[in-house]
Amino acid sequence: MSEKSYRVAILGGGSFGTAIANIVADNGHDVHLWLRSEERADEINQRHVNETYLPGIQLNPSLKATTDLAEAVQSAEVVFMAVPSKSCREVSRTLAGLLSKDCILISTTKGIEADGFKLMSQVIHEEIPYARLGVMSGPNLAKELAERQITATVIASQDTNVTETIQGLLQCSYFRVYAGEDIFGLELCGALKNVYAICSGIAAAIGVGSNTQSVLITRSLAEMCRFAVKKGADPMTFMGLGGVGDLFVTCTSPLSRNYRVGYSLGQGKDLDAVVEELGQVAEGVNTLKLLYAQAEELDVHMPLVRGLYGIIYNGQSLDEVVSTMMSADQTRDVDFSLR
Ligand SMILES: NC(=O)C1=CN([C@@H]2O[C@H](COP(=O)(O)OP(=O)(O)OC[C@H]3O[C@@H](n4cnc5c(N)ncnc54)[C@H](O)[C@@H]3O)[C@@H](O)[C@H]2O)C=CC1
Ligand SMILES: O=C(CO)COP(=O)(O)O
Repeated sequence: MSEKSYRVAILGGGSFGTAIANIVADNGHDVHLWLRSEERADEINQRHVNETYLPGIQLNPSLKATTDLAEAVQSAEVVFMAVPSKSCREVSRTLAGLLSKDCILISTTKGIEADGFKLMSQVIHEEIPYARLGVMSGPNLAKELAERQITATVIASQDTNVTETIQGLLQCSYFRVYAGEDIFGLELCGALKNVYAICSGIAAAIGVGSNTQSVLITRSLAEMCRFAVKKGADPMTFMGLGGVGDLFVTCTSPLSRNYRVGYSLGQGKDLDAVVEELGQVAEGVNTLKLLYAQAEELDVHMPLVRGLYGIIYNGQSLDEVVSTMMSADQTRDVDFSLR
């Protein structure tokens, strides 16, 4: 744990931004959470709760919320970005003029920008080329983190001072932070697993057995790795907490918004209505479209992505998709070997 007290800003006052801000505040640092709603900022500052996104959780009273981005990042030594992917570029652009040169900037966003299939560290780098960047990803459901239930995450950066600083900043009795260098692979894990969580939610809703769930998760990992290799990422990153770890939790927990979208679809509900009702971001819905297009363009075999896309966007029935998958040519179990 870090002995130095850092000045930290968290951008995005939704479930994850608030959960991370709370850990850093628990660890004794000076934390400013930036959000857009005056009402929610007042609620956090006065009652120390964020009832919309983390109902029933008492936040650390030292956590300060503000709607003023410049105030939030003033003298910040570390900034965490926790806005949805659709807002990452806009927020980064505004941030560019405000951030000091030696500030560490960590992306926690698990999504992809449509134009150019860019991951968030790429978007941030384009907008703030001088930023000392890192990416954080792992099995980190916001509600469980805020409840202080034990979990761990991965911080990836090319700069060991960045990974060590974040490890020291976040480590506590219920949170461990493992280091890595593969920014691109880690980010890809976080974005892709959301799509498979939708598949798993559908499967749960129709009441599949445990064998089926296991096959679904394992073949999801195979697809993710195949795609990663085609994109030049290291498939071994997918064996870690950011890969298997996050895939497992998101594909099995009803706390996952992507899983919940899938579950509702499996109950026969309409996608737009489900997303509207959720009221929080489920990145997998957008990622599915981008991933499907990339898989077609790069000719990567991704039957689960193709099947889910067929159900959601081409009006295919679940029975039809399952039947096509089950009668397809039988291929190899594991595509890669280290030998
Ligand atoms: N909730 C979770 O368990 C985890 C979420 N993440 C990722 O973190 C990112 C954020 O997700 P959540 O906090 O869960 O979403 P959320 O839906 O709970 O909250 C998103 C927040 O961002 C704000 N926002 C949207 N556009 C904005 C903009 N242009 N400027 C400023 N604020 C804006 C919204 O008002 C809302 O407060 C996503 O990419 C998600 O995949 C990562 C790990 C865990
Ligand atoms: O990424 C997450 C947990 O690690 C949260 O997943 P959802 O966005 O599906 O809730």
